Amino acid sequence: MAIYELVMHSAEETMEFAVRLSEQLQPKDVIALEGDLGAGKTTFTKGLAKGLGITRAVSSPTFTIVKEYKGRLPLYHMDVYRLEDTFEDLGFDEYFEGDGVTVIEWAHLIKPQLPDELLYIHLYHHGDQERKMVLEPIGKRYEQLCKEIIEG
Ligand SMILES: Nc1ncnc2c1ncn2[C@@H]1O[C@H](COP(=O)(O)OP(=O)(O)OP(=O)(O)O)[C@@H](O)[C@H]1O
Repeated sequence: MAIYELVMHSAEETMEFAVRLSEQLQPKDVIALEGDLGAGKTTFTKGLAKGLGITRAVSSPTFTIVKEYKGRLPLYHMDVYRLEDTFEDLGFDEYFEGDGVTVIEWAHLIKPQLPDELLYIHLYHHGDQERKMVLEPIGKRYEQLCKEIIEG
């Protein structure tokens, strides 16, 4: 199983990478975003939104768990950090199996509810302006997706 490690040298580079990824995304794709505070999860999601042609400003869905944006494909942006009961079934499947792309921040908190196949993206602080990005594709679809983006 391939794992890819990349260095993003600036917030712009992280955004641009997300734009490039967004161009390959299809309905029902699921991305689990992990990273400490300030690691760049929101920056990355803004890039995805931009690439999906979403013009509304994207902010973390702190009080709503899920925010939905309309674009070339809908984007379902979830932040499950403040879920009180992470085992409660809030109907996440409807998003995962819907017409759009799902991005989940703090996804490990709802691990039992995640789909079997998805793309994990971990962001790590790596100096002031740098972030280490680790891509871990689970399943053939996501392995292929990473190959296309990284190896061209
Ligand atoms: N290489 C980089 N990639 C992404 N962001 C970077 C990078 N270098 C610096 N930054 C800055 O780090 C900050 C990342 O903040 P962001 O809100 O995206 O993080 P977050 O993971 O969503 O944090 P939180 O969990 O607190 O919402 C931004 O101010 C961004 O400009």
